[in-house]
This record gives sequence, structure tokens and C-alpha cells, in this order.
Amino acid sequence: MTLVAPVLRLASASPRRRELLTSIGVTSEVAPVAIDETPHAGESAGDYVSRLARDKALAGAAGSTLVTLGSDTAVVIDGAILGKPRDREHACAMLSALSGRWHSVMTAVAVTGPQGLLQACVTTRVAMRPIAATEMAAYWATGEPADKAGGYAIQGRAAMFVERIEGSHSAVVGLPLYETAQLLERQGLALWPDGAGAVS
Ligand SMILES: Cc1cn([C@H]2C[C@H](O)[C@@H](COP(=O)(O)OP(=O)(O)OP(=O)(O)O)O2)c(=O)[nH]c1=O
Repeated sequence: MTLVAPVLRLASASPRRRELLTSIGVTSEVAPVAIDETPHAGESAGDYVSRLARDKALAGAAGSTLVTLGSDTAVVIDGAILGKPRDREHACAMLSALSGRWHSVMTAVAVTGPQGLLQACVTTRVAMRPIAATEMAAYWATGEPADKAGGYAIQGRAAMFVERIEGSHSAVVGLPLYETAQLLERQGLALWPDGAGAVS
């Protein structure tokens, strides 16, 4: 039996998203897009990540017949949206805000295909232990925080800061795989060989 991996168009430059999709057997044609990521006045964090995921998917789908996925991740604490850090000071300020507290990670995923645009937005709660200033500086020096929302990577050294998580680990890394698989199957992608499908 030969298993042919379904091909998806991935409107993302994130290596994490491609690796997460590979982990569930989905091969991606990578097509990063540049969209305006400025939050709108009064926009909630959930509406913000959902809008960006949708805009990425729609921009990535242009001119293609492949099912196309866009996603966006933001770290949220006290109602503030933390994106990627600009520099060391910004990263340390973010980690100071997260130190010793619970916060939310919101990841939205949008998938275009025969069923139109399908979306999901997942909130995961993360508790961090207190982080010393020396640890923040050492963490920045690893290079890991630079391209991560909230200035940390749960799949990397920041795992040492994460005391508890309630929700989806893959969503914190960049793509909620449970919800993503459901959206891909609804768009007609076969994630199992020989027509085996998810029980609905
Ligand atoms: C909180 C957290 C975020 N991240 C990453 C996931 C996302 O790649 C990134 C948030 O930035 P995003 O803007 O969501 O994504 P991106 O710019 O990396 O890729 P693209 O817009 O092209 O899809 O932070 C981790 O890898 N680990 C974590 O623990």
C-alpha cells in the first residue's frame, strides 16, 4: 500500500507550522504572504488573530486551486496583544509581564477550499514560573525568542519556564492540530490512506 501525502498550500513562512503539518502527514507547498498586521482600534485579540489568519489564507490562495491554510498566533496578557519582540529590551519586557503568571495564547487557523473559508480560533492558557532577569538575558542570547509571539518558544528552552498548560500545545507552537485536521478533512483532504476517515 502506498500512502500519498495530501498536499496543502501553506500561506506561512513559519517553519513550525510546516513541521506541525508534516507531523500529521500533510505535505505543504510553502507560499508565504505579506499582509498588514496592524491591529484595528478596539479589535479583540480573538478577532485580530482570526482576521490575520483569514487574510493570510485568502492572499495565499490567489491563483491556486489547492486547499490553502493561513494562521496567526498572539500571546495575550491583561488584554494586551504581544507579538514578536523588536529587540532584547522588548523581549525582556514581554517575559517580565509573563513571569510568575498565567496568560493566554490565541491561535487562529483559516482554510480555503471547496467549502469556502473555514476557520477556528483556539485559546490555550499557559502558566509561567517566575523568571529571573539573568535568565531573560541568557534566553535572548540563544536567539530563540526573536521570531516568536510573546518572545518565547514553548517547544524550546522556554519549556523550562512553563509550569502548566491548559489547552492545545500545538496551538501554542503555531497551529492547533486537532482543529486543523478537522478543517482539512472538511475541505476534502484525505488524512488517512484507503479512504479511512475521522469518525464524525
Ligand atoms: C508562543 C509561541 C509562539 N511561537 C511562534 C509561532 C509563530 O510562528 C510565531 C507567531 O507569529 P505569527 O505572526 O503567528 O507567524 P509567523 O510570522 O511566524 O509566520 P506566518 O505569518 O508567515 O504564518 O510565534 C512558537 O514557535 N512557540 C511559542 O511558544
